[in-house]
Amino acid sequence: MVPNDNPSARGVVLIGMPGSGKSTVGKLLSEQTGFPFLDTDELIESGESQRLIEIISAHSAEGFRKIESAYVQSIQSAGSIISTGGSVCYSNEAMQHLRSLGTIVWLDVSPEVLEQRISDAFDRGVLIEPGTSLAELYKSRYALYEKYAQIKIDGSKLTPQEVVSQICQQLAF
Ligand SMILES: Nc1ncnc2c1ncn2[C@@H]1O[C@H](COP(=O)(O)OP(=O)(O)OP(=O)(O)O)[C@@H](O)[C@H]1O
Ligand SMILES: O=C(O)C1=C[C@@H](O)[C@@H](O)[C@H](O)C1
Ligand SMILES: [Mg+2]
Repeated sequence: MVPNDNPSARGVVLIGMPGSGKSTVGKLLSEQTGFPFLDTDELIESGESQRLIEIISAHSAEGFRKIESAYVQSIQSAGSIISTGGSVCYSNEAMQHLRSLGTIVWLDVSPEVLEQRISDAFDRGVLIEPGTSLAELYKSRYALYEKYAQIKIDGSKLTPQEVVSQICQQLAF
């Protein structure tokens, strides 16, 4: 994990697997801190005027990763709560940019819990090969999330409010 060497950038960037709660927790954290909220999946959908699944089907998984990276690198809002898409970890450039905008918080949730939360990963637009399980995707992405994270929260047994409380505690908000 990367040390949290940028405390003056008071923003928070949530990363983690699809279904780990980035959007849910991000909105709640924004409401409670008063920091503006930004969801990169929403940014991409509104910028492209298409749903994620349509963008992925038009451009392939590889194309989507490039589009996602470009949108993320265009974000200028330091001091915000930023919920990312689960696949942002594939772009080193995007991750370095996010790091300049705030502390990178990884919501780590076990594949068993993820399975319960999202039964429709493929339909949801997750970059997962048909026939691949969420457990396999989790295993393949684990080292990437770990590499970029400055804070890790084990969210498997926590409610969204408990995750928010842990983030506030660790960042002294
Ligand atoms: N701590 C939690 N406990 C129980 N359910 C949760 C928790 N956090 C999120 N959920 C539920 O899990 C589902 C997925 O959550 P959410 O959309 O926030 O995940 P995400 O990380 O933003 O996923 P994606 O990468 O696809 O955008 C939602 O139905 C949400 O209500
Ligand atoms: O984890 C993933 O592969 C993804 C998660 C979503 O948030 C979207 O960013 C997109 O559907 C890809
Ligand atoms: Mg989300």
